[in-house]
Amino acid sequence: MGPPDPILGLTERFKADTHPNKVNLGVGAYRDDDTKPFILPSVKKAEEKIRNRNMDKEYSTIAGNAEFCKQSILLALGEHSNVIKEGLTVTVQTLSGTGGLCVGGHFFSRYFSGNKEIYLPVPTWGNHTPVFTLCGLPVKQYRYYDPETCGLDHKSLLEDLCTIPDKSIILLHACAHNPTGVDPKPEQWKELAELIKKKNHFPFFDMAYQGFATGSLEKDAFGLRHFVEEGIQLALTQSYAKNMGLYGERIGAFTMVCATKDEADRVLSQLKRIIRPMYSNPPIHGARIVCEILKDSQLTDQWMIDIKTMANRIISVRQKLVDDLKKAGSVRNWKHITDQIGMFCFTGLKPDQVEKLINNHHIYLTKDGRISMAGVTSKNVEYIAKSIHDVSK
Ligand SMILES: Cc1ncc(COP(=O)(O)O)c(CN[C@@H](CCC(=O)O)C(=O)O)c1O
Repeated sequence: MGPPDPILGLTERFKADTHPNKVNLGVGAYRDDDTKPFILPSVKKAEEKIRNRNMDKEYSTIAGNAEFCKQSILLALGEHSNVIKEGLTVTVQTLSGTGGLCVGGHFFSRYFSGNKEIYLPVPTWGNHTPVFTLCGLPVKQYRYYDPETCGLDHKSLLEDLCTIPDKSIILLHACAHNPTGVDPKPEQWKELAELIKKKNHFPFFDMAYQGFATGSLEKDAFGLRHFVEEGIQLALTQSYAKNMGLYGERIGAFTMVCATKDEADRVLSQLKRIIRPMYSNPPIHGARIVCEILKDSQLTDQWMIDIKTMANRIISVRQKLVDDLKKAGSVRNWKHITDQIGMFCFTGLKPDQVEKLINNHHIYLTKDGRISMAGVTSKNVEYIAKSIHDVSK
């Protein structure tokens, strides 16, 4: 019998718990202040428009919805991006972010001419290692997070990227690092780009939260866009699970920034040879919703409001949690809860404290002490604070 998934398995435990005060701080899925899933108003309007078109249900193409792919890379790199204008980017629709990582991992495993190992930050999203292992890419690590400061260990990060073999594949979280909520500052992204260029590493950006971290699509894509502007070739996966709330639609994209138009054409041909036997072609509905929103300026404006609604609620509960921890009598420094950004907070709680939160307080979080701030609401924040204080005093 295989072990339950560290993240999705928690949801099953939560669902099976009958305690009236149970709280799910496990899966990174946005909830409103009533802990209900949130269907964005922009998505509802887009679906209404699609419904009224009575569209067919024919197969998509292997590479997916072409307009969706075009809109996705424009969203990521901006409408003035030169690499897009010069035809150096190739984008395929994927089964959300996980699917993009998998397609990209298989591509690197088959065709990368450099050091065929992928370096992941410590810590990283729990599914990164299983995905790349499935792709046949050996996984290595680079230091990223400093538990002493609850911040970025920039010195060690640069040291590691300097000492690993040249032309290695470096996975980078574009924004809202999971699980730490700690991102490089713009100046630190610039230093990273300089070193990666010097070492001829190949960056693989995982952008699962564009817009969700700061509420700004541009700010959240700063590191990615800087790397492209510096002429660094890279790979990118995007997910619309969180920033459009399209979790179950499984809609995402994989992009390779190539050296020439001819290389882009050849890369596309190989990506299609990976996708066809994997799942043949992607689902149509999520792509249509994303196209509807990104092509209609009124819907795009509404989406920006929706993104800010989600981002701002999370920012406000971060402050409430720190305030309530103080009220509960905690004398620990919880400043990192408000310093960190995006969906998650890396609390610093140890596995035994996590187990007490689950078993004694029915509050579910991952073993590494990560909490999904989306599960914190104005109604349960006091209970969560008292419980965290109880296990950490
Ligand atoms: C950094 C990162 N990359 C990719 C993904 C994959 O997202 P897709 O749904 O495939 O687009 C996630 C989702 N991580 C969340 C959601 C639950 C999960 O799949 O683990 C999490 O960490 O709770 C992520 O955090």
